[in-house]
Amino acid sequence: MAYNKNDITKALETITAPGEGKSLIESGAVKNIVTFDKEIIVDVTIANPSLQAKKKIEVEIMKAIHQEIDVKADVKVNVTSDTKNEPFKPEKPKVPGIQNIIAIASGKGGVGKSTITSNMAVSLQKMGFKVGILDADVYGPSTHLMFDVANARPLSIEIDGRSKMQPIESYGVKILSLGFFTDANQAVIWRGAMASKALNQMIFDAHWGDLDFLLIDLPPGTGDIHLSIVQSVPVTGAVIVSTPQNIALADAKKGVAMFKQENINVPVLGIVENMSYFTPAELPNNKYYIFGKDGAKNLAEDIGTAFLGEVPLVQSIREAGDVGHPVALQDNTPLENAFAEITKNTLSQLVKRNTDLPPTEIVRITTMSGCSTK
Ligand SMILES: Nc1ncnc2c1ncn2[C@@H]1O[C@H](COP(=O)(O)OP(=O)(O)OP(=O)(O)O)[C@@H](O)[C@H]1O
Repeated sequence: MAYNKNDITKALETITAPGEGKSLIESGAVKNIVTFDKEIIVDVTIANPSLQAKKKIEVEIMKAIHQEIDVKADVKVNVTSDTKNEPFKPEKPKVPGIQNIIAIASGKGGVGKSTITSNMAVSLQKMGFKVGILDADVYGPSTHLMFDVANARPLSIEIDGRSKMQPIESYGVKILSLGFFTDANQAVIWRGAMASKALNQMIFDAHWGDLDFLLIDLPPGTGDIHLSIVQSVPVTGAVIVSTPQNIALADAKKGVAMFKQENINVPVLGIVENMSYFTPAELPNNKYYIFGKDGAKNLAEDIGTAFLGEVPLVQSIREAGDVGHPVALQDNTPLENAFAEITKNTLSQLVKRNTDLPPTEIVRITTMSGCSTK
């Protein structure tokens, strides 16, 4: 004989719908209950799309039915999420005072990740946002050079009886970089654990104050240090930088795949194409596609992520980086506008992400071969 649906409904009234403060029944999350012989099928729709939330609700339903109805019942739970009708509201930021953490990654080295990060930070600052950069490039931090503060050293200040590191401020952007703690003439090998400890201190033992955005300039690649960072901080979203060259695109693809891994699950906001083309001063109407044409645009389309914009290969971008005065500081030039455009596109993807998806979880690495969400 099949089980009684009213009894099952009562059992499910004891479970709270995630993020709603009401029972699964009261919130209308239970869409259907089917019983057949020893089998019970429950269809549930919740607002939180994370795998963790789905798994949790599935286990709670099974437990309630086994406890209240029959320990031998063959229970199947189908959990779907309904983010469109009922957007899941992001909770408070997990790093106090910091609203959004954006990781800038590339896969391949030298494609302009730090250049994009620096100029994006300046564009955000010019738009009126409070911005910080954490340069986590263990192989060659360069933000301190790009902001002309290579010789600065962060001071320690007392905040609420605790000693905190004061980020260095340049052009209205707060900066902490591994470069502040190493001698420019010495090759420092930051091993995973050491780098992770230094980064943790630069995030949690620093006095960032209130920030709308903390941009993290990641090292190239998809290794250890990236895992350390997602382990330490809830990264709101990642921006991938690539040139249109095939070899860079292949690495960018790996970068996207890393963030999308189920156990890392950091939303990719989109791809920026750097060094898209070159226009010589004497031929202002010509575009030379030195590294190939539209490669990153096509990649974004292929993998279903946003294309955030392109930056040409321009000598003054390199010079501005070298003298520590990012080109986005210029007023009303095509380069300033290019970075403003990329920044606006990133912001609109971020707003979309914060409306549609729950906050990113910090990832706890349990073994060398895999990670699990806290
Ligand atoms: N669009 C551009 N036009 C001209 N020069 C550029 C452009 N983008 C970056 N560069 C220059 O290319 C070099 C590498 O750029 P950058 O340091 O930003 O790359 P990266 O990806 O952060 O490198 P790394 O792998 O070392 O972290 C720098 O000298 C920079 O000034």
